[in-house]
Amino acid sequence: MKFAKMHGAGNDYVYVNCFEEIIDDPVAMARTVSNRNFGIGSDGLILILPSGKADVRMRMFNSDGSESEMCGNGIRCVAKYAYDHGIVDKKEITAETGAGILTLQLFTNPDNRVERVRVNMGKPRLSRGEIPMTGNPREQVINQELKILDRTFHITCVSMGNPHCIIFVDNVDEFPVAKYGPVIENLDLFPNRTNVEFIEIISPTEIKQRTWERGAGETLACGTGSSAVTVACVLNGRTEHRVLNHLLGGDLEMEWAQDGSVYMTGPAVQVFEGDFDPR
Ligand SMILES: N[C@@H](CCC[C@H](N)C(=O)O)C(=O)O
Repeated sequence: MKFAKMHGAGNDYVYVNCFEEIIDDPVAMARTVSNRNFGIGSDGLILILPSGKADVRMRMFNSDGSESEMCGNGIRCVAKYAYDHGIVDKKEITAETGAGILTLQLFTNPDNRVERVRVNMGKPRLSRGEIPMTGNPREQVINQELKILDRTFHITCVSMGNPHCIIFVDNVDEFPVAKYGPVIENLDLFPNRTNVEFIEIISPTEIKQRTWERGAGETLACGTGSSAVTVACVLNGRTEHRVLNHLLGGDLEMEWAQDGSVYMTGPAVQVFEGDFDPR
């Protein structure tokens, strides 16, 4: 199986061009390739597929094999792969995802390789029913108390096609993400589990994020998470609509725009290509 190893702000995946390759069991393949000791090593597996509705289609699998509706850092790398490998030959493309069809704008370097991508991540979904969360399906969860283990947090929950639970903390560098992240991920409150974002506000235009990802653990960045966080920051009166988000693996430029959509701009990097033959 030919693959490319790519990352967006350090959120790394194995990408397979399914215009050419066939993967019979992507769940098992995601677990195998993601293993950092016995596989290629990644946060998961992303398939780049033909689409009847858009220029390309993305399917993404976390390192535990679970499939997610959407991956923000992944979709930027899908766009880079598609342009750099000649699947598309234009700089504004569409991509079909589990969260709908998204539009992406590609920015190239002097060698005509994609370096940065701006993605219209779509409109946030705020009701419990859409996230999904248990309770009244029409209610929104903004700054609601959540008691777990030895702490009381205030959570805001947003879906960007996939679920996110956002918590503001004073010092994100020192926050024990691995202690609280998995407990929140697996609460009965979230029937499909959830991603968990821990956020420190630096100023009305700058924030810092660490992420506990559903199905993958702590990662260096999360694009859908960053989009959900941008919305949560505004809803809680913490920032303006446009913020620079510093994640462990790099920065993302975020905007919750007047048209109701969230826009994310960030890097897309190919690290290497290879052949995988698990014998
Ligand atoms: N890292 C991704 C999100 C990947 C999927 C997530 N773990 C989930 O299960 O929803 C991003 O950049 O958005």
